[in-house]
Amino acid sequence: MLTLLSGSTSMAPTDALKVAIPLGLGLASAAYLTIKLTASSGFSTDKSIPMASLRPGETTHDKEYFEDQDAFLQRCEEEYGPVFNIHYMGTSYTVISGAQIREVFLNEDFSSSDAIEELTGMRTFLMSMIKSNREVDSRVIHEIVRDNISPNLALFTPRIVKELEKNLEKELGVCPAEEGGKLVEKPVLVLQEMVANAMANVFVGPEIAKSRKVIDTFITVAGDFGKRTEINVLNPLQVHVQVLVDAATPVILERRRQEAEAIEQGIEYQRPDDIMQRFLDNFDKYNFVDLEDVCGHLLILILASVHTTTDTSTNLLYYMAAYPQYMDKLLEEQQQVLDAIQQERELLRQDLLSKGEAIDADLDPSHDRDLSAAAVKRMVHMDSFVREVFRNRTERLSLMHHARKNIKLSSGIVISKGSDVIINMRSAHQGPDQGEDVTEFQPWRFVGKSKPATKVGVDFLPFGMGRHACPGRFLAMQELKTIGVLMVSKYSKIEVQDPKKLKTVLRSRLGEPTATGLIFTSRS
Ligand code: HEM
Repeated sequence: MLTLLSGSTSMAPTDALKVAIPLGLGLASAAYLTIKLTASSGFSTDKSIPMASLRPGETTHDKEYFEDQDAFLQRCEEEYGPVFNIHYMGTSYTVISGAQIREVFLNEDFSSSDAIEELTGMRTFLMSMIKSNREVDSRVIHEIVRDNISPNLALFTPRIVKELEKNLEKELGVCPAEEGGKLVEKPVLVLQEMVANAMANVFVGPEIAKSRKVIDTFITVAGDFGKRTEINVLNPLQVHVQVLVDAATPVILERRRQEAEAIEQGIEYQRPDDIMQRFLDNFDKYNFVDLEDVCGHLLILILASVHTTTDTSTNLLYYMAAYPQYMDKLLEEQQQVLDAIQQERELLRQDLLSKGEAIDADLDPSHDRDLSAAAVKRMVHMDSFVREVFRNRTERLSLMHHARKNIKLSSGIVISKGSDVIINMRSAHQGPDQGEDVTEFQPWRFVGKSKPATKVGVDFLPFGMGRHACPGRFLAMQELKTIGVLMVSKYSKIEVQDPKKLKTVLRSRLGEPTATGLIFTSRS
């Protein structure tokens, strides 16, 4: 088997500082630009917790960790067991590994939000965008995603697919084999157009998503999140809120006019299906104050979703380039699933016809091979491929939590009030639950194991777990798998511009610029 991932990757700690925090944030994925290096409270004061030894002449573990994350954590686990203290990224943490990780995620006295606030001071900045739901532990954003987005994926999927496909065509298009394919030095730019347009169509609807200013907001808000130091001068997030307000106002007025007209004529008003409309329809339920507040909440959703999904889908393409031998299987699966669905629909049509019943528009043959949510769900090899990308790529130390009380773990170790813990992802993602050869990339590792990439647990933590587990993961996975499917069906080859840089790119961290481009070749 290939072992591209088992070696070390090197990155200077200062570079790493810019990118290491985001996976722990979820909500604020671009804080890599914003880290405030004030020391946080540090590790637990329980004297039974061992301190990891430092290499001669070094005062923190940063260098050893960044030289080879897996080797460092393996050494510590072997020498000290599952819980140990380290000096990392300008602060100190108690590292939690193995089974006790669950105890962190399932205990509300461990707060990831407090840990991030302590490190970056970004809660205030985030709160500056909204007027309601500003309580520290508010669940409103979580509930909004859980109740409005995830259950309606089947409804949103056609427009997601349309936007992904349209923007792929526009940004990348045909890459003729006879011209040696097309080199794209920054594939992230292609993916950000695809993801931003798809998300915009779901969040604010097609009329507002037509505005280039709005799409630019979807793309740039995560980066601008880093400019929070200017909060008192010109808050860049407020500028983005205003862009949304300006674009939304005429559309909302027109929708109101149409609704009033429908009522007057006694016909049913066809409610637009986007998240903004749902916000307006549930204005009181979500305690919104005004349109600015609605747009502020939309901006938080944009912050949580666009950058994370763009970054992960970009990384997915590099894995596809690194492991071309699996592309045929992914294409074959796609064709088999679509063939099967086409046949099933044909049988349904024949059955209806034999009973003399009408065939409704949903069953029209022109939709037989659509990449519907149901079709994408059946693509279990693609799902496993994406899950394996996450398993391999996810930052090894991530998802820090602040202890709000003294908390005794099942091992008897006490995490003292005010201290910070950080999760050892290596122990989770390379543990015994993962099967064999855990340091290798095995894309079909999860096929037939009832472990779709949306299923979080102590063996799979890129979306966190427990009460705060990412509620947007169903949408994210729908988009990631669809992007994978489109790539496989449209391009026969994806190659890395500079193969020497491949190993570094595969283990790049969220938000980190990729060190080399990709060459795409269209299918003939
Ligand atoms: C590849 C894409 C994504 C990744 C890797 C990701 C990752 C995460 C992580 C690690 C968390 C923190 C979980 C925890 O604290 O235990 C989180 C939280 C969150 N994510 Fe995502 N996310 C992604 C996409 C999305 C999308 C598309 C949305 C919205 C549609 C979203 C909305 C949220 C929200 C609202 C939270 C806060 C949940 C809470 O605190 O209760 N995310 N995400």
